[in-house]
Amino acid sequence: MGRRAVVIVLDGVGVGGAPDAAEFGDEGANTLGNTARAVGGLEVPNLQALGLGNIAEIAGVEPARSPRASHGLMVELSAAKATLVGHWEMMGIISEEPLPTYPEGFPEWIVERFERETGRKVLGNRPASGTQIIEELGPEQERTGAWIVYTSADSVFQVAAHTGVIPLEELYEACGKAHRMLIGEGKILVERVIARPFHGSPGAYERENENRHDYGIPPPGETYLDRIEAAGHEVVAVGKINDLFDGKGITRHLPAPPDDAAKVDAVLESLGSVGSGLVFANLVDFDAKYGHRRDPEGMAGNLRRFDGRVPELLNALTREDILIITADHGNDPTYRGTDHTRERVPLLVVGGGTPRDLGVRRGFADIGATVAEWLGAERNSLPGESLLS
Ligand SMILES: O=P(O)(O)O[C@H]1O[C@H](CO)[C@@H](O)[C@H]1O
Ligand SMILES: [Mn+2]
Ligand SMILES: [Mn+2]
Repeated sequence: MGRRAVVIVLDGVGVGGAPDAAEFGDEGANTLGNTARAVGGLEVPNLQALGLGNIAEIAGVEPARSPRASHGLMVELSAAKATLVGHWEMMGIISEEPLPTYPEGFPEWIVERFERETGRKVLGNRPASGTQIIEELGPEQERTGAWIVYTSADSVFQVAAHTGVIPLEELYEACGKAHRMLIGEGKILVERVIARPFHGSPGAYERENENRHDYGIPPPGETYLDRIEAAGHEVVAVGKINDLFDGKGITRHLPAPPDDAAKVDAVLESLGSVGSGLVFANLVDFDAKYGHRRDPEGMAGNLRRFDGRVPELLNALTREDILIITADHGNDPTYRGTDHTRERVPLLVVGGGTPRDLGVRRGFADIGATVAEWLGAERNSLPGESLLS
């Protein structure tokens, strides 16, 4: 067996302290710190042993005397606090220009064209929380068969549809049309189109997270994923990673299992079969189920559950493997609003040398650089410095 690297992104699990937080209206946001405070201390003994408490003050998480992982923080260079941009930066693409957002909703021409091309009217058309807007407009959708279209502080065109009213296939087809109009015609008007199916009855609607589908933009240039693939390795994507890179540089995609626990299962399973290469996983529940829902108890619970899986992950590693645990942005469940928050992110690196303090890294691309170095893939011209001593 050759060398392998595992990168696990805890979606939205920032640690506060971004130097430019105020520019994003996010002063004081700190997902781990504020969650810990809100619940009277986190219970994450395994992450603590890796050194999570050594990188920031987190209630309940003492600094470890000799942390098992190299540990530090990363400051994002890209001008956005978004999932796609954060993952791209990890793999070597820095986005200097933010993608357009729609705080007043989408312009009329977009709405009209979407209505014309899909044959259904549009409800909503404003920034909203996905669970709130379906509660509000679901009954009207059930009556009229119109789409629920909404956005957020991110550059996203989201279409929610009750699957008892609009068949899933029709929702996907409509999102494909939106994707062509907003991304596929040369001008990038959104970062992603997202299909948001749900079912149930008023007051008790449930989102079908396993049927959510994201239609993104291909990365504008080569990434570390391409370099790793070109070096003859496998690149296994778990969860939404494949969508974020539009399949580029990915050799195997494990379609999004239902929840974070199942995604950790998928990582463990793939470690049983990958000969050499990268396993790149995104655990989205932190963000979608707890961060955006402003649910600190839920966030703390998911951290505890992930922590409980850390020993299995460590046991699955050989001396030829490294494991990196990090995040793509913040999503402080105690903060105002329901959107992402500009924060630094944690960085824990297991394997690849004696554990050390990695300090504060400029940019997320050190992850891609590290993985590329570990796997002997080409690095030149891509940003980032290897974290390996
Ligand atoms: O509120 P929900 O529908 O979960 O949407 C959230 O998920 C989107 C993409 O991950 C974010 O931009 C935010 O709008
Ligand atoms: Mn994210
Ligand atoms: Mn999100």
